[in-house]
Amino acid sequence: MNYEEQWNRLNEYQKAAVLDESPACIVNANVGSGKTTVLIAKILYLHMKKQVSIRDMAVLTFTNKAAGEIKERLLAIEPKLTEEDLAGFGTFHSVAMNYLRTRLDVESMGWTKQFLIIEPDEEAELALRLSKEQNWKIKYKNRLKKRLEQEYTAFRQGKTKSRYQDDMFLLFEALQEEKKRQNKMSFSDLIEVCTKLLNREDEQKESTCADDSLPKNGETDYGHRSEKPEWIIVDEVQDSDKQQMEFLTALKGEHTRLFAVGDPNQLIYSWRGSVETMFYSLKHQFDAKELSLPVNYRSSRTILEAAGRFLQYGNTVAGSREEGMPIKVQNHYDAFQEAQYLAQKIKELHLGGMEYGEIAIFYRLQSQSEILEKVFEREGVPYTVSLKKTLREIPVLDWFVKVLTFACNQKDRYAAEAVLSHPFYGEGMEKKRLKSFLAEPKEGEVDLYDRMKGFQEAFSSETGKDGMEIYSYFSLDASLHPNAASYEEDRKLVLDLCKRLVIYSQEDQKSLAKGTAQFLRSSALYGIQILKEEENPGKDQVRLMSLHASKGLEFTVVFIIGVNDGLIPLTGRSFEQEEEERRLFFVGMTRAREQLELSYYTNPGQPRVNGGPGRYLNMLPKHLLDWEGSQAPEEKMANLKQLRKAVRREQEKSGYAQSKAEAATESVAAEKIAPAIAGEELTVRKVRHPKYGIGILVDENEMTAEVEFEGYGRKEFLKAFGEIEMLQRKIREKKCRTQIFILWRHFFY
Ligand SMILES: Nc1ncnc2c1ncn2[C@@H]1O[C@H](COP(=O)(O)OP(=O)(O)OP(=O)(O)O)[C@@H](O)[C@H]1O
Repeated sequence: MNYEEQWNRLNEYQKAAVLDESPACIVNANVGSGKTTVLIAKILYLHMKKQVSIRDMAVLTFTNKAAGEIKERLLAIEPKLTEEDLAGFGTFHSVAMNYLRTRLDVESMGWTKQFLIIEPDEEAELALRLSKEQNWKIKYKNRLKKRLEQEYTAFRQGKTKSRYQDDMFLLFEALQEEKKRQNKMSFSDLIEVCTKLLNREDEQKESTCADDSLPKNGETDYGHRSEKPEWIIVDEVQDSDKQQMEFLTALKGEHTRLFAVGDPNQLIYSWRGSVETMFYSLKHQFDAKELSLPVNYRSSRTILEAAGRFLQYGNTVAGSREEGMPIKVQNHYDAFQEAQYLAQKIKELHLGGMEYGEIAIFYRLQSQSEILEKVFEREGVPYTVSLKKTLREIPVLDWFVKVLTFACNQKDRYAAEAVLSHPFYGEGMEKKRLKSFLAEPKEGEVDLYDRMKGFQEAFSSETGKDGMEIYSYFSLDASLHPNAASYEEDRKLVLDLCKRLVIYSQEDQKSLAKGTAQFLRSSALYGIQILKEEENPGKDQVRLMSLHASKGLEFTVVFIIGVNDGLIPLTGRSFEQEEEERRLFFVGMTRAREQLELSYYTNPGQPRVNGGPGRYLNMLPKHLLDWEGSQAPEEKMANLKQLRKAVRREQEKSGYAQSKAEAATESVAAEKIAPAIAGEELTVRKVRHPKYGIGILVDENEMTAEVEFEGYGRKEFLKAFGEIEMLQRKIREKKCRTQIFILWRHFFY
């Protein structure tokens, strides 16, 4: 669709939003009312009609996917746009990273422009090491990653003691220093440092005006230049957090215009720090004009009316489409029976002419996809799981990324330690030997170490051919142990990554050495999509995804499974979490265009999940439902007020105060680990798998078993398929250190 066609399709509200040029404007939009549509039309309008250069726009999105979509649309109209032109288009993190790498004086803050990104897991690992080295008292180490995220704001605000009265704040300081030493930035550092530098530039500019002897035209006394964008355009503003708001404030120059779109009813990321009032704070902070987009273009009237029950003020969303089919509510004995039912139902839909790609299944927990995957595979239903896996979730790639990390940054001694002491891959050096070796590394003693050190030089001018040269350079065959059962799979994974490195370097016309460093930075930021769909691009497949991942998407048919109390909604630890569960369900329902089917289990077979229809099903207007061919039960809760009352009652009854729940989790972990530490007898259930060998059962329910295999990580199996054989025996800690280590890891990481 070209620009004119796109413009003609817009309704009056949408056109008003596109044309608005107030210094700050915030669009309060209903679900499916055309936020993305308006955003893209606005960028095109500014660029094509108002001649605003693409380089003068900062377009901040919540996900990389959204940024990618916008860029694609722009490139379709203007194929000559380069990556540099579009550097201001991306998530808050990627735009901040770009500013730091290209425009700002990051050196004055202790990093160099070649900094790498440290992912949250890696940062938590580093923090754990530092606290051990310093003998600091840190409580709840198994939640360290979360604590680093949650308590950082208090630390930044100058509080002197952590909420648990331990050494957490000493750790923050040391961690910051160590990250600088290793030249790494966390996601939150990217935003924070960028905000600080932008603010500092503003202060310098102000003093420049007062003092003629200082540099002019936005040039700092370090000789760096940073211009403020002419326009800042923000998507999904309801999910921004405080740090991002500070970044926006710093990025906005005196003459910058701000245009933000959002829907307070779709706030589903408050666990990451966004707060319910952010939408309105932004409006007040920038004295923004408020516009609205009221009409939903996506869903049938039936779906909208039902979803309306979950809106904050019980409003209805105005629709533009016909009434549509009733919402089907279906029960299943358990998840296995449900998967078989879905496979049949989807096949029928497909036979009736529906493309698989028009069908989606949403669930609350990622683990729910395993059963569906297995059954769909057996039944021949093509599917893809939208799952963003980071490299670190695959043991061999986690190890190999550390090899590359040290090869690109020799200040990262922890990476070297992890590479050389890995129990399965590489040299497998003992602690003592490792310590003395790293204290004074001698050339020729450890081949892998020498190779890592020599990597930059060896590949300083080559872009590579097919990845094999990297594989051979590190002699990876020896490191992956050709006799191991995992060898074939590991080799393929590593070789694929090597190939990606080569393609990445070639595309960017960089040497492999430079390309690899850049790749490590961007893979941390964007996550390497090891998606099944990548293996079959463009193939017609059913989409399986979590409710969170469904945000911003739309499908003709949507199944939301497991609408049981304890799953949807997940049992909340606080009233706010329950509210977020409600919004999440609303987001899921409103992805459907024509058909929506909700299902629950009568026998969920999972702890803390109640059998029978969840309370959300009881909130749906009866006249809109086709309740499994029969009558729906009496509507128990017809509105939000009643739902909230029920939630409060339940929380009071179960005493589910946040601190209590957390304390309970800690003590369960502590109790379970205590016998292992004391060397007492403990029961370890072992399992045998034909491919992965012997593993330890870490969790199970009636249908599935989760097993940890050394060298392979965790896998989940459907018991009904008989892939694993349960073994059981008692072990003593002394006799079986490996298993204890795995258990230990299970509880603490
Ligand atoms: N004026 C319009 N006329 C017809 N269809 C429209 C119009 N505006 C948007 N649409 C269609 O409505 C659907 C929803 O639009 P869009 O995805 O832009 O909404 P959104 O507000 O971003 O959705 P969400 O709230 O889920 O994030 C899309 O299929 C889009 O093509």
